[in-house]
Amino acid sequence: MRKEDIDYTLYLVTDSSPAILGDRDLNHVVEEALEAGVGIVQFREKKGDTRELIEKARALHQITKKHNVPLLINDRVDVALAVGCEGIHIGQDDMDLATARRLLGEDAIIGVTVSNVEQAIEACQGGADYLGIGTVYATPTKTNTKDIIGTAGVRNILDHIADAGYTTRSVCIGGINASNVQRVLFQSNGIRKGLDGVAVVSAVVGAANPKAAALHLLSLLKRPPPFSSDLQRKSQALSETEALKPDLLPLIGPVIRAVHETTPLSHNMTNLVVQNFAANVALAIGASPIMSNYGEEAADLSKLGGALVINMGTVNPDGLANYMKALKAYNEAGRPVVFDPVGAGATTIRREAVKTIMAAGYLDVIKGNEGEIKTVFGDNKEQQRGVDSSSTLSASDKASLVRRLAHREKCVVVMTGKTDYVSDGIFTWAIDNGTPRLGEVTGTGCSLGTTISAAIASRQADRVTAVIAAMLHFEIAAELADERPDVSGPGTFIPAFLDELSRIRMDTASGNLSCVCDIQEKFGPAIFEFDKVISTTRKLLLSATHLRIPIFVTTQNRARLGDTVSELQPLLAQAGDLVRADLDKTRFSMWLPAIASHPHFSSSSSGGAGADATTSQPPQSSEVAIVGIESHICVTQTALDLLNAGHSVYVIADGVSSTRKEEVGIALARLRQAGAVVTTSESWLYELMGDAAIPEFKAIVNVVKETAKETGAALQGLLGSKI
Ligand SMILES: Cc1ncc(COP(=O)(O)OP(=O)(O)O)c(N)n1
Ligand SMILES: Cc1nc(C(=O)O)sc1CCOP(=O)(O)O
Repeated sequence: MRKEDIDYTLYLVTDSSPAILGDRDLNHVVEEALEAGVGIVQFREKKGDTRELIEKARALHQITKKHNVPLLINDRVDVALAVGCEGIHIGQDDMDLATARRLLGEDAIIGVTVSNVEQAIEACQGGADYLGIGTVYATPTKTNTKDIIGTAGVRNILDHIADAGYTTRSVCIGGINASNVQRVLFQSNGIRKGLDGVAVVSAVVGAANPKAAALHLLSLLKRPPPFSSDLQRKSQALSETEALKPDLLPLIGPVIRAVHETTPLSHNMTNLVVQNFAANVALAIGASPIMSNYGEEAADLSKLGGALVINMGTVNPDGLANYMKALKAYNEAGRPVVFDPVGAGATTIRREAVKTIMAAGYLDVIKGNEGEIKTVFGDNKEQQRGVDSSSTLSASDKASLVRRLAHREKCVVVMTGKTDYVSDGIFTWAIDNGTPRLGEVTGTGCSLGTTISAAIASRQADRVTAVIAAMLHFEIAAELADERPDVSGPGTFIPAFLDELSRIRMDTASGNLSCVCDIQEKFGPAIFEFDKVISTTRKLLLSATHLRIPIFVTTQNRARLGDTVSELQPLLAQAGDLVRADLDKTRFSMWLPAIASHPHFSSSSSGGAGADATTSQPPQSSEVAIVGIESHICVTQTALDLLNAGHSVYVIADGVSSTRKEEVGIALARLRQAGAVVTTSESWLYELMGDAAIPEFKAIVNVVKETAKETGAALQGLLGSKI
């Protein structure tokens, strides 16, 4: 067999010690593993006379030759020469590579154990055929290992040898089994070089059914892990300089809407103090909370399409065992896990708990304050006081730390603080939202984890967008609550915050928006039935305020043509933060970049940038009502741009006009043909409500009644020319 054809995917290393082999026959075990598809075998025997070793190795060689699979001998060049097998594996304390090569010749396969970059470069330089990189995890099979390097250590070695220009085949070894093999491979692979496979001893030799065990390992090795998403893999394929920084803002609204529409399960393993608040936050954002700290339940819960939050707030041995069970269940189900290492650096117990959890499974998001993230990174020399959030790092150091941790763990890392930092290991974002008030009530940090879990459950294929959307939803709601006149302290803040979380969701989810186009003072004398346009717009603004429909306003060249007419100003003031934009423009269309990229407008025209690749959700679109002037210029161009971007457009016929009345009918006919709905203000309002049982019905009917005379006049004055 040519060296380049060797299949390293599953590399079997033997061990005849009773603790591993038990009463099984080694030849039989190896035969079964070969039948399953093991591509290379190493005879590793720490006890026995040379003659005995040679005999055993010869017997094994007969078996491996039948399967056309190379047999290597661990440490012993003499045994390999005596048997005439394909090669050897040597460690750092064994015969040096150059001597082994001289004795065995160029055709022999020689593998070298490496546990750091220097050893790896030296082995590659010296002509090793492959590297055995380890020890990944501590293992009872080999207790005299020197360095436990984890997947981060493997990845570092792979990246460095790739940078040095080597393509030497590589496997990793130490504590690898079916429960972690996919994660080991996923997290070990460097950007420029991946592993060729994994080497195992006990996972096959110690298995009751070695063939089934090897088949299972191979099937896991050959398919992507359930927690890796297309997007994640895509971003790993990009080098940092090649990657284009994605514009996330247009994707935020669709995430909030996706949570509302899919009601994902947010499974929280958290402490009693915050359970109630976190559950209320989950409900406010549209998720379905379950507070269960019992690990056994996770196997069932993980199959319900949600996400898990592990909040280490009150860690104890039972809790830790439960976290591990739940983590395993969610990893196996391919559902996301958010890890909140509360107080990670406060005690030795917590530092150890972090290590145990990190080694036990794959975490999609790690969220913590500066001290916690430093501890998770393994770089916290300071003693954390409780769950304190004091800061010693500069902004750029914080950004660098979250990026390095996210890169190392192949996940999304969030460092909370006055400014939050979020990274997917390639890009890093700073978020300056939120209010100090969040720090005055208990459970806000934990419930941010809950919010993130719901978002990521709904948008697993785009984890970083989901995380940022959740953070913006949470922090902007807090800001809005804090600004409310009825909020005077932490007690009044909590209900207001829950209300604002819910309100943002409802506003975003409704998908109904209104556009007020260029209704300006200077147009007054020139526009046909201008007063009717104003009265219909008043009616719409009043109704939009009751129904909490976001409003977008523009003016054309405000300096020359004046502001939006004074009759509408009190209504815009009353609408308050529902006026999402009030922009001046020179372009005729209202579809300005600031409006097109607003979270309320998804990127539906871009072929699904806002869609979830895993769930194939259709792109999101909004239903937009337009009033204003002039119907054949700015209104027409706005409507066409909105249609083009995939939104539904309602042109309110009793709320649009032009200088010459003849233009109006032609413009509306054209827009109808282009796909817009041409309708009346009253028809649109009743369509919006849908049901007389909605709480806002009475208020809207009052508006309709109060404006009945103006509506009649507007219909008479304007529609005669249009329909
Ligand atoms: C594939 C593979 N990688 C590493 C080792 C460890 O070899 P070594 O460092 O020589 O330690 P011992 O196996 O001799 O205990 C290996 N055997 N195989
Ligand atoms: C043979 C060996 N070498 C190691 C190294 O780190 O170099 S760890 C190891 C034993 C691996 O056994 P298991 O798959 O049962 O954990």
